Amino acid sequence: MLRIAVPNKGALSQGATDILTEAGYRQRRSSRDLQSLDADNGVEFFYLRPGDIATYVASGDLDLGITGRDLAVNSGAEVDEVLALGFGRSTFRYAARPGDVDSVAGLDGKRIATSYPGVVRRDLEAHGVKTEIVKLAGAVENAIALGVADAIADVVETGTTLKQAGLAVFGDPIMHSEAVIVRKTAADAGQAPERAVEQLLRRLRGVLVARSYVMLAYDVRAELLEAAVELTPGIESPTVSPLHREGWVAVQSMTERADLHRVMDALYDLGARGILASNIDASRL
Ligand SMILES: Nc1ncnc2c1ncn2[C@@H]1O[C@H](COP(=O)(O)OP(=O)(O)OP(=O)(O)O)[C@@H](O)[C@H]1O
Ligand SMILES: O=P(O)(O)OC[C@H]1O[C@H](OP(=O)(O)OP(=O)(O)O)[C@H](O)[C@@H]1O
Ligand SMILES: [Mg+2]
Repeated sequence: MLRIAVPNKGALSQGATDILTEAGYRQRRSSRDLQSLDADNGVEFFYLRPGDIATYVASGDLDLGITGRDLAVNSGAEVDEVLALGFGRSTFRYAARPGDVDSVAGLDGKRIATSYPGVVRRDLEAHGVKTEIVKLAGAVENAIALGVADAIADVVETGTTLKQAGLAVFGDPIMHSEAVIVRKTAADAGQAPERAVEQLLRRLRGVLVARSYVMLAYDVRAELLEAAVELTPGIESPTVSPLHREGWVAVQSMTERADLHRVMDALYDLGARGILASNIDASRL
């Protein structure tokens, strides 16, 4: 039985449940369930606080976990990131009142509030700056107005919270984060059922591909095929089939969703017609 840690609540919880469901795993029925069993797939899920997940995985009690890259680094637990999942994206940044502190060097001798002391300590050490870290559980944007700190370091997604607190970011982003799958560092092959781990990762990669690509199909005159295929090279190579109509071929190719409309316009301008894009429901590459 493969044992997997999943965030029980918070910013990563819904995204984690969605991607596992899309990959064909049965998820818990109620948000209060702390464990659930998918006997058909031989997987047991444990719903845990996202900040604790790397610790459970590093201890070897659980085989894999879904957590945030920033949370995994913050925990200091000995885990490796084995797959980035493309949701729960954020940056981790320093912020202060404009004019108060505007560089990392300027933090020397000051107090900085954060819920991620592990991430902040690592970054301050790299900058050689001595700063007192004030650990708070959340809502750290309030710490400056309330006089507990001179600056903060926190998760920024849209920047709305910082703006409302009258704070401005400074310095480079400390890190870019997203949801990731973590595994114990140097996990020995005998430990987790390796085939089951590989199958789960293959399924999740399949979901990521299905989400980021569409299947593009179009008809084009045979003499324009090379130019058309340059626009739609696909992942391996496009499928080309003859059309009943003399001198024309049909092409099928996987295309990145982000490029879709640019590519469709370019194909049309080239002379391709009957250009259809369809979603991919699942994939194994
Ligand atoms: N808008 C956001 N707010 C908070 N975390 C976010 C956001 N967007 C992405 N994330 C990511 O989600 C993870 C934090 O999740 P969560 O908010 O559940 O943790 P937490 O703040 O420790 O929990 P809680 O807020 O319930 O105390 C981090 O990896 C963070 O980068
Ligand atoms: O850039 P934004 O889109 O405004 O999002 C970032 C904010 O969201 C998170 O808070 P959360 O809701 O997790 O509350 P918390 O501070 O209590 O953890 C994070 O700590 C920031 O405060
Ligand atoms: Mg939070």
